[in-house]
Formats: sequence, C-alpha cells, structure tokens
Amino acid sequence: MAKIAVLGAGGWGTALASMLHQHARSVVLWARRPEFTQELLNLRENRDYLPGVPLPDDLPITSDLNQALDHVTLALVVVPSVGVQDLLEQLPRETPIVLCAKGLGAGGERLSQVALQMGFKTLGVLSGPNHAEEVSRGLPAATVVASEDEDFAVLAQSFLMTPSFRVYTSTDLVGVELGGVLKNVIAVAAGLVDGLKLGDNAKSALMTRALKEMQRYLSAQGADEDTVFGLSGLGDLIATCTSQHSRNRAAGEKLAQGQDPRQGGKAIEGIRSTYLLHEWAQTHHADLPIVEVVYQILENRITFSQGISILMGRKARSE
Ligand SMILES: NC(=O)c1ccc[n+]([C@@H]2O[C@H](COP(=O)([O-])OP(=O)(O)OC[C@H]3O[C@@H](n4cnc5c(N)ncnc54)[C@H](O)[C@@H]3O)[C@@H](O)[C@H]2O)c1
Ligand SMILES: O=P(O)(O)OC[C@H](O)CO
Repeated sequence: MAKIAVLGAGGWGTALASMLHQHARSVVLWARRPEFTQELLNLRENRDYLPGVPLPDDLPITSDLNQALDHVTLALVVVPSVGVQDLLEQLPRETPIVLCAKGLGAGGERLSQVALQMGFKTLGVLSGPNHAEEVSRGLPAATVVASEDEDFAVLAQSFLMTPSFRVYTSTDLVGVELGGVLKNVIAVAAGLVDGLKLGDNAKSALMTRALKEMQRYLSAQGADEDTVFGLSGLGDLIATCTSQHSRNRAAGEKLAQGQDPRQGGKAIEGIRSTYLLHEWAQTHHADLPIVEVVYQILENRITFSQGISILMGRKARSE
C-alpha cells in the first residue's frame, strides 16, 4: 500500500493525517519536536494546534524523519511557509512532495520554485477552502492538487481523495499555488472590515474587487486566467474571509481592535505575504491596491479611515 508521510504536526498536518488514516490510508505524522510528539502520543490530541479533535489511537506519530520517510510514496509538506525550505533541506531530493503551505519563499518566490531550485523533481501543491477544524471532523470539503506533471497530480489525487475530501487535479501549478497566498492577505483585510463593523456591502465589495486584484497578480505570474475562479482562488477566498476559523481573518479583526496579531507567537501567512507582495509590487510598479493598504496599515503609516478613503477614492472606472 502507498505510504503517505505528513510532515508537520500543526493544525493542517494533524487534520490531514487524521482524516487520511480514518479512510484506511497508510499514514505517518511527523512532528519536529520529540517532546511535542510524546505529548501527541500520550494525549491523542493536538491541544496546541487542533484542540478538541481526538486522534485515532493507531495513527503512527514520530519525530524521527528517517522513520517517517522510510519507503514513503508521497510526502505532504505541511509547515508554515517560513519553515518550508528548512524542512526541504532535510529531505532526499527524489522524494515526491506535495507542498501544502499557503505562503511564499523568503525572497517572494513561489514555494514550488524553491523546491525545484533545491533539486526536487516530482512535486505538486495542495490548495483549497480547507479549514483544519472541519476537515479533521470529517465535514465535506473539496480541494485541488496541482502539478505541471499531470500524471503526478492524478496519482496524488488517488492517495488523498476520500468520501469527505474531494480532490480535483490541475496542471496550473502557478495559479493554484498563488490563489492560496493572495486570499490570506485579503482575509486580513476582511477581518479589518469585520472588526471596524463596515458592513456586509463593504465586505462583498472587498472580496469581489480582491478577486480582480488576485487575477491581475496571478496572470502576471503566468497563471491561467480562469484558475482564480476555482476552489484555490474564489473558493478559498470565500472560506477564509467569512470563517470563524480563519487565523488570517482573525488577525485583521485584532488589528481593528488596536491589538498586534503578530504578538501571538503563531505565524500568520497573510501578514508575511503582505510584506513580500508589497516588495514585488514596488519592484514591478504593479497595482495591488488592497495589498498596499493592508501593508500601510500594518506599518502604521495610515489610519483605518485613510485606508478606506484610499480604496473608495480611487479613479472612477468601469467594472
Ligand atoms: N490550518 C488550516 O486550516 C490550513 C489549511 C490549509 C492550509 N494551511 C496552510 O498550511 C500551513 C501550515 O498551517 P498550520 O495551520 O498547520 O500551522 P500551525 O501554526 O497550526 O502549525 C505549524 C506547525 O509547523 C511546525 N513548524 C514550524 N516550522 C517548522 C519547521 N521549520 N520544521 C518543522 N516543523 C515546523 C510547528 O511546530 C507547528 O507544529 C500554512 O501555510 C497554512 O497557510 C492551513
Ligand atoms: O486559518 P487560515 O486563515 O490560515 O486559513 C486556513 C485555510 O487556508 C483555509 O483554506
């Protein structure tokens, strides 16, 4: 039977490992820290990252990477983007990998580009509207696995699809990967809208215009122009901007309440990506107005009301 190694025992890695194990896949969950691994084994619950979800008694969990990778068919790389390169350094380059983080490399490059440059050849990404809190409880969800190698995408689909987790394939690696990056930034903005109580009209306008902004950016990076309307774009935008579970949306709400969401100790992909996308827009003289307003707010360069005025006061144009 194919063996799947889930590398990273945060919320998403734990949810994927648990869900796949319950559907009779051969899975091992790898956590970096031995003491945390022991806690997972003792409690059969990930209290730090996925509290309240019991883990199957016989789900193998280890902090020994060699053991996790022994005879592996597919490795899911499920750590935050800031840790992806570090983890990839430790993997044999022939390991078939699916990258699950929704963020960018340190220089603003796509994580699949980072992996390719490091010598990985068989790779894909997984992205879609998938909150760990729901997938781990067996609630129905759909997602996309993308790879430029269609055969690999179909193989990964066959390993990951279950009755509660519907996996589509795509060969638009760029579009699928970047949809997940952009929607996190927009979710921070949506949290600001919620926290400032700007109303449903404002939130709808934000999400709809954000889709245009996402499309512009994705196209500039070489994505197919329709991918943004799929699960990894529009689908995840809706899920993240409206969800009680979203860490990115909650970060925007905290900002609106005068708190700094960066103090929590957990990485918030949308904030990190805001900085990297701002850099990219500056370098390429690109127009990413929502990203820019979130950046200016994070940097305390503008007030919330100035941010609203900037977006509402842009040049009049046709839709
Ligand atoms: N949580 C979700 O619902 C969800 C769903 C889809 C995608 N994602 C994406 O998956 C990625 C991981 O998210 P998460 O919610 O699981 O994060 P998390 O904050 O819940 O957990 C992160 C885990 O990664 C570990 N880690 C951090 N750096 C590491 C490194 N260098 N090597 C090994 N382990 C490391 C941490 O110790 C922790 O266990 C993010 O990019 C996120 O956007 C999350
Ligand atoms: O909690 P968030 O904001 O990181 O979002 C989690 C997933 O990306 C939703 O698809």
